[in-house]
Amino acid sequence: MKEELITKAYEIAKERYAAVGVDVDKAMDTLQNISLSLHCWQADDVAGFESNGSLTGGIQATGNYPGKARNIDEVRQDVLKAASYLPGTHRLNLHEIYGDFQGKFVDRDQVDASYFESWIQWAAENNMKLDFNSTSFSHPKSGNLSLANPDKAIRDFWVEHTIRCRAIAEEMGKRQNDPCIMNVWVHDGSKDITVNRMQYRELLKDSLDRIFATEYKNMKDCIESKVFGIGLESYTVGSNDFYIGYGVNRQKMITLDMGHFHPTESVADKLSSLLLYVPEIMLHVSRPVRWDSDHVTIMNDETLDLCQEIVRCNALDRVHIGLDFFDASINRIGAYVIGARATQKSMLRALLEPIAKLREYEANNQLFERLALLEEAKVLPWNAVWDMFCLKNNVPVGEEYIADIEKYEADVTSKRC
Ligand SMILES: C[C@H](O)[C@H](O)[C@@H](O)C(=O)CO
Ligand SMILES: [Mn+2]
Repeated sequence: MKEELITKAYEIAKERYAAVGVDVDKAMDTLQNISLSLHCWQADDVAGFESNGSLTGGIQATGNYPGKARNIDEVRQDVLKAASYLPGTHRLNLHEIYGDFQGKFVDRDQVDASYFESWIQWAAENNMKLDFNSTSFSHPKSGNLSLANPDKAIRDFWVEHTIRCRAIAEEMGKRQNDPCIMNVWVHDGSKDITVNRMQYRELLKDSLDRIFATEYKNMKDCIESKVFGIGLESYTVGSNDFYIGYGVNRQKMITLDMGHFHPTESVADKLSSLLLYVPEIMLHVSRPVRWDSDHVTIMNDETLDLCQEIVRCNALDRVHIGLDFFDASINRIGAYVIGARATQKSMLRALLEPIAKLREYEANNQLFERLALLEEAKVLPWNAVWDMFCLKNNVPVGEEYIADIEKYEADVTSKRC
């Protein structure tokens, strides 16, 4: 019966969209091939498996909701559980501190691909491809400066770490027969006024050049800027200008994190400019609330605008969509599912936009008509297409997953102490 209703609503939606020149089946086929890169760190509040030290580097996971994953098996179990509620096939984005260290302390300048062998196998078994991140935070040598540290020994330590991470990403990419995207984000900055802005940026540039000296075939680099970290409010070495300059000059992928810009800046607006100058873009889809708070992504204007711009720029093959939020105040599997499905819904809405008609109006200077259709497009029955997409993919339709996640909490995560 439910299936019948979903099908009926879908058929009506199909006709309605056809009237404005949109092919819903084509939109669903396109969405089927868009993989999100799920961030492993939502499962355990960015703790990782290295030590029990606290989270540093100007980032914070706030909240104390019970049941977070405590070890590699639990992270894997929770990620698979979350992925089971998502239509399509998705990737997993690992941070270096999530290596399979088997209880041994492996310092960051000693890590190698052997500590990720079980991840590579697990990912293949579960039809997930891997992405990767070096980790410069939550370590005794993190301090306020890592790759931009004037102390050569500390700087060399982090250069070595990041070089090793690239080799790990290369191995992941080779084994999965698809490039592993490796993100470099460092927290480097200053709490108070610095009189050495230039010096730190020169050092960061030099460190990056050393790190990227080796050319690889199976991994791709991306570099992520930020406005400021907590405790590092006055200056960020890796600012947006710094990384755009570096990325354009060295043809590296730029990572745009939605929480890493001034609150009134539009991240969506940046895509069309950057795509003219860098080969590809990585997104960290997030929801900043007043600051880079990493709230769970929802289908708000920012997420919709971003997805619309990817589609309007015809850049689905050049923009990679990663998630980056870590809310420790609600059920963590639920957080994954809400954020990932919100991103997919936004992408579907973008794919269903009557873009040909809108562009025709714009070309003819029919500006009332353009604005009217933009408004009316907001209430076209995209949700009927989404329900059909979920049904086809054999994942819960609508709010059905809520009870299921509650059950997983009762049976599994609530038993973790
Ligand atoms: C844990 C990640 O590296 C981190 O979220 C980074 O991508 C970031 O956005 C820091 O604010
Ligand atoms: Mn990020």
